[in-house]
Amino acid sequence: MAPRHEDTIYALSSGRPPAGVALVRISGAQATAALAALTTTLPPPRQAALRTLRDPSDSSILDRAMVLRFVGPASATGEDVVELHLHGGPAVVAAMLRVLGALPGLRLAEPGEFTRRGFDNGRFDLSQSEGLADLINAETEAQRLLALDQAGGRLRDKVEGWREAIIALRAEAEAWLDFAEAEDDVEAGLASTAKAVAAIARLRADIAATLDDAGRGMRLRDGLAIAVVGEPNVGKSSLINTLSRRDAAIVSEHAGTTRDLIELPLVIAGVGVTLIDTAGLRDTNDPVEVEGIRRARARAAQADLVLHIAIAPPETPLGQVVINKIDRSGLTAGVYDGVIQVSATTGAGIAAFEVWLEDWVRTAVRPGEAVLVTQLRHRQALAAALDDIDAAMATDDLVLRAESLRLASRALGRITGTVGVEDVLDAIFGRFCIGK
Ligand SMILES: Nc1nc2c(ncn2[C@@H]2O[C@H](COP(=O)(O)OP(=O)(O)OP(=O)(O)O)[C@@H](O)[C@H]2O)c(=O)[nH]1
Repeated sequence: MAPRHEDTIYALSSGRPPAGVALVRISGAQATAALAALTTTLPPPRQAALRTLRDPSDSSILDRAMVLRFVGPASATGEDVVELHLHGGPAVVAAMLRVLGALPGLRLAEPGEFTRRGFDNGRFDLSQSEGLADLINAETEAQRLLALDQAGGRLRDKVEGWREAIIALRAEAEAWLDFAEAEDDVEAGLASTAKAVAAIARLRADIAATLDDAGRGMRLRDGLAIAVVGEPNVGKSSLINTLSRRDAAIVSEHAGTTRDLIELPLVIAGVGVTLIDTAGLRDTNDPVEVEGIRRARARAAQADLVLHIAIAPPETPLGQVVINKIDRSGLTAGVYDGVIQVSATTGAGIAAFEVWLEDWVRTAVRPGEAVLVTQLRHRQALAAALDDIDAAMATDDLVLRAESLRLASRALGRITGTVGVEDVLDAIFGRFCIGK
């Protein structure tokens, strides 16, 4: 792919002013010239220096700032990069961006364009770019750790290792093809086939094991869903409010108050969790309530955990049973025989309930334990590679085997971005903000 990088780009890379410091980055062939236009002497590369920055059109002072420059390809984008660490006032930043925009060959960067250039210039692969996007968007501890791993290249290293092994196997199949044609040595050909199939089987097992963990990785990244179901008026909304320590779900003594889904994000054991308050599951003719109940059932069916709230043990538990309103029934607070007994009103049993939830999250996703696959895109590519590998193993025909192996290495190449990813690039880099 030919990089389309004639322009030098600039943007505010730090958060919205006012702030203590604002970081403006410039990347491209004109980056050093831009810095030279703003100040009298260029600092040596990679050395922070204090400089007075002036508008070249009238020499008026813009700011006194720390400046840094990097010489490509050893920079974040692979191009020459200049960093201006300005005072973080809105007017300081606005004046600097205005002046930069007036310099020849400079334009404001598009969202994710710095990272895209780093990718195009081979500073990191696509999976690492996605890791960077995830790192910037990480809100929970689990997301942060996953993203750091991915941005650091753990998935890339693994996938590249597989891809190289597949390419070697394919080369072997092709070599045998030539040899067999020339020598007609059936025995040697068969022995080689057996060895190759064993090697492919080992590779397959490794990829399959990684893919097996993909559900956990995706849950760590995207969060877990907990549906809260139960008859009207049992205190579902009250319990959700207690757990989330806010007044998000409407509580009232009228049965059927919650008619639609209310979703509340929470962090449990460092993992993002969405609590879904569902409409009470009762027989009703109210069309709005009927629709609410239908959605509740559908969402509950997809949730990672269903909490079935009741006042007395239900005949058919729909998930983990939580008995509420024990202040009325006189039951003991806590977890007994796998049933959680609480009172949303008095708070009795809530601490034990929270401990139970933390244990459940830890068992479900084992946060902190390594996992490689966190995104559907990666999962699909791995699954496609497995299909191709299976096809390679199923045939004795060396031509077909070599072709299936070629397809498998292509599928893996989509993860790292070495092949056929033009269709996803805009979507991936568009997730970044301007300045990244
Ligand atoms: N005594 C007592 N009352 C409670 C408790 N929890 C909730 N309530 C009351 O029960 C009523 C119903 O509570 P909600 O939280 O709205 O119940 P819900 O299950 O969400 O109800 P729907 O929205 O109709 O499905 C309210 O009046 C609450 O104050 C509890 O632990 N003890």
